[in-house]
Amino acid sequence: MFHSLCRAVPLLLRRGLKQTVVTRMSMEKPLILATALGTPGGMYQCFAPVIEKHFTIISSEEFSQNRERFADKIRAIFVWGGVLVPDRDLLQLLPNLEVVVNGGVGVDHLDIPLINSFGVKVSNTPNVVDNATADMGMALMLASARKLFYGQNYSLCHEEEDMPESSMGTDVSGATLGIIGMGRIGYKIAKRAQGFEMKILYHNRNRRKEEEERAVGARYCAEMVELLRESDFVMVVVNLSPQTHKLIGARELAMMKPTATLINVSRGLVVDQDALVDSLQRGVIRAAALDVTYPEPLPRGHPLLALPNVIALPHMGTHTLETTQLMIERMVTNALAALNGGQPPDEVKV
Ligand SMILES: O=C(O)[C@H](O)CO
Repeated sequence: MFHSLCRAVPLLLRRGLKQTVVTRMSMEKPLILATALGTPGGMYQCFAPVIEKHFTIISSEEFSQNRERFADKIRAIFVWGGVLVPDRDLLQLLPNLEVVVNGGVGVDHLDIPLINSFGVKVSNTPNVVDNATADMGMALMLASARKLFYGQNYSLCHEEEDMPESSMGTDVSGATLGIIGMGRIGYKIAKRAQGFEMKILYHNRNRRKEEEERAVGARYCAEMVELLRESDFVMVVVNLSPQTHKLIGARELAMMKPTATLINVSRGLVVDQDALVDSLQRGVIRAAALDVTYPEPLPRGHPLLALPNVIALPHMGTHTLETTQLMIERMVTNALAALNGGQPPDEVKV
């Protein structure tokens, strides 16, 4: 399905997306405000037809050019990460807004009490993101441990030189993985790590049931320090909240083994980035592999990008065609439920 959608992109582009707003509005489908969908070349544009089955999309660009025309017609906002986050000004402007549907499970960028205070519901897309995010955690661990990017770079640029001793990786199989945050995604990471014959430790607010621990061979660490001291790879998978803000700082990094690697697939702000730079520069830990940072992407010249023992991605945990398709379908389901007067199946309440 998504392949055929993506094949439709050139056609959409040929139409020049001059497909006027008037034409789209005349379809008499509820109007939703979404970014990256109505824009030629926008990342999610090939998925626009999934949404357009039920809604008329207005892009944030179109909206900003003609706010008066659309403001009272918009009934839902589709939000991706930190883009188009509804603040008080936007909420005040949209009297008929009923729901903010977020693509992704993390809603730390949304002020839910504020949005709810306007009588507007909020939903996210749990479950459908779990596999892709868990895969990303494993990919980062393997890429860092086995120095994949070094190898790629060597193939591209250093064909004549011998590979130095520092090009040696470290084994993942049989090593100890410490998972901080054993929710759905953390548990899926544990399942995958079991296939690599890893010893698995985890730290979580709530201990998992004994049979769940046994199924993946995981040992609970009531104190995070125990996990930090024993793990070869520390994988951070918690939600960002006031309790987890800079959960991993200089103190925690200093507790890790000098041969250990920090992997973060949650949110950048869970790790104190300055402390991480310092620890990596001083060899307090071996390496870091980050899907998430602050900001995203890191600006050119950021000290993390200068370190050979760092992988820093611009937040790509769910960035696959299949998972994005599932997320968008789920966003549509949530929006339809809200606009039909019901409760979105993935409504987020605080
Ligand atoms: O929150 C999530 O599910 C991912 O980080 C995508 O934003």
